[in-house]
Amino acid sequence: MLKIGKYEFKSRLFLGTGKFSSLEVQKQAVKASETEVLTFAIRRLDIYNPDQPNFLEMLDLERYTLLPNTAGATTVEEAVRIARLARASNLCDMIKVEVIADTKTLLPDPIATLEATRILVEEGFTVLPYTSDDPVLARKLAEAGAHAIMPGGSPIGSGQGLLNPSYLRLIIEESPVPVIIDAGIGSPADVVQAMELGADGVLLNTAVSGAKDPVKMAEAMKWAVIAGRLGYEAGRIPKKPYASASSPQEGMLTS
Ligand SMILES: CC(=O)[C@@H](O)[C@H](O)COP(=O)(O)O
Repeated sequence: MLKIGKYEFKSRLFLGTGKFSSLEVQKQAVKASETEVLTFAIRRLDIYNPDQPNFLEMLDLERYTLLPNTAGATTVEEAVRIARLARASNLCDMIKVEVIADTKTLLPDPIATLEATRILVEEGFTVLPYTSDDPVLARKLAEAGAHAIMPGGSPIGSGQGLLNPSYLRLIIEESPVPVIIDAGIGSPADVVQAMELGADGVLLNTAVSGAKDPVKMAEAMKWAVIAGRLGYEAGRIPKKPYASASSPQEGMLTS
């Protein structure tokens, strides 16, 4: 069971809801993933055109915990304002803090992320900051009261997988709160790698929405999370420089 603040989840796969070719494909992919947590940008909700089809209306919201995110925010003030708007709209008090530093890399602004986290924790939100793979920053976010840490594997939407597994491992080893690897996942193999490192979960979007068959990929991601977690819990064998026979040698007849 994954526990984040007062929330508990069986599934360790968090799914983003952007960039699907249609609401129907998105709905089927969400179902196939068996995720329990859906994230979406508050800014994407078109409050000025309530007649437009809205992905939230397509889903059985009883089955999912919504994780609104502050995507699009570039300052502390914007992120805090978006989070308050989400809570005031009764969406959820859990918020993914995303304060982006620049449009080319979409990397998070570390200082603004830390500051926004402090403010939102103080205001009683369940706070999940999207952060870089810096172990020092991750420690400071946890000290600030973040309920989970979400370091990026690689830039959002890049599909490059885990660029710095060593630092991600450090974050995971040290973190007193769950670590969810967020962004840059390209394939189920990346998910397995993240989970085998000991991540408590993964958040992904583009790898599913941009796949040739998003529904099939959503299911593949579900199994990758499960396989990676089982592998982590089972404990992999150490890597050795030389071969060692798989069958016992003792008692073998020699001529
Ligand atoms: C949906 C969301 O929150 C994204 O900003 C997230 O970081 C996922 O990134 P990928 O699209 O690279 O999986």
